[in-house]
Amino acid sequence: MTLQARDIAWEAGGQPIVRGVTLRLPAGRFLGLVGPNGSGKSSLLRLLAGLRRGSGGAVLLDERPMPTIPRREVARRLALVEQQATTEIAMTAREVVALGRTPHRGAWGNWNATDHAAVSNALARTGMTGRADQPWSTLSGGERQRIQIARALAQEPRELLLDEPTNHLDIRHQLDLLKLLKGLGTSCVAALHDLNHAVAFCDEIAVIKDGQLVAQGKPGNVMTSELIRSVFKVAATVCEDPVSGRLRLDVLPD
Ligand SMILES: Nc1ncnc2c1ncn2[C@@H]1O[C@H](COP(=O)(O)OP(=O)(O)OP(=O)(O)O)[C@@H](O)[C@H]1O
Repeated sequence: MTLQARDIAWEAGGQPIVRGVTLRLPAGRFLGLVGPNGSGKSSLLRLLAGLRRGSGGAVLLDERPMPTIPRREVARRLALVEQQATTEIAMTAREVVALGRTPHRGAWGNWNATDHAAVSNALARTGMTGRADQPWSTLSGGERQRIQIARALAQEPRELLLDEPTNHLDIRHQLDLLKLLKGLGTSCVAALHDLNHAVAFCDEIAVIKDGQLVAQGKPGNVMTSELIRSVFKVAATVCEDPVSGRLRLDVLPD
């Protein structure tokens, strides 16, 4: 067990947004977080990352309450890739990825071979080596997304949290990213809107509706037609694809 939420709650503007969620991130596995717009996925990810304090319940990292763990220790092992910010920064793509090494270096720490290798490796894994020296401001939306993911990989986290990481990516890069996340061996949780991607790639799925966790478990057990109808308000079938052997979800026309 690495990261878990126990009965976590969070309110904003006097409204409950996350309501008593108990969720565990299985060690070394890929957990998909799905739910309709506004159901609380981003809010929950920020709580899990320790960026926000809940109004009730607790977030635990290796059974330790998050607020009791030194910020630097959290930064060394946990990375969050949020939905893209539009900030213009005067840095190259490589310099943005290098920011991922900050928690591993002392205040005046020099770059060492491990830092260089982590940055190069992260650029290679996201297919961004060829863009490394390009200014951030000139990168396309999909390239920026991949650089933000590379920054998180350069951090070499044990827990990786991503908010809609496939946004802005074309279909080839979406599949490459999902395969990468599945194969990382890092405990990984990603908010995903594409339910087909979630059932095909995730080891487990957590479903959130109106700020509450309604199910968590293996995709085939969780993503039933009944659950999809009740949470997403669409009729769908879920079956094993005879060619790929992966689960496939078909949304039926109204
Ligand atoms: N700071 C805030 N103040 C008031 N309301 C907020 C605040 N942050 C989030 N909310 C509200 O909480 C709800 C959940 O938002 P959140 O971004 O967590 O949902 P989400 O599931 O990630 O949505 P989406 O799929 O659309 O990205 C939304 O209704 C949102 O408007």
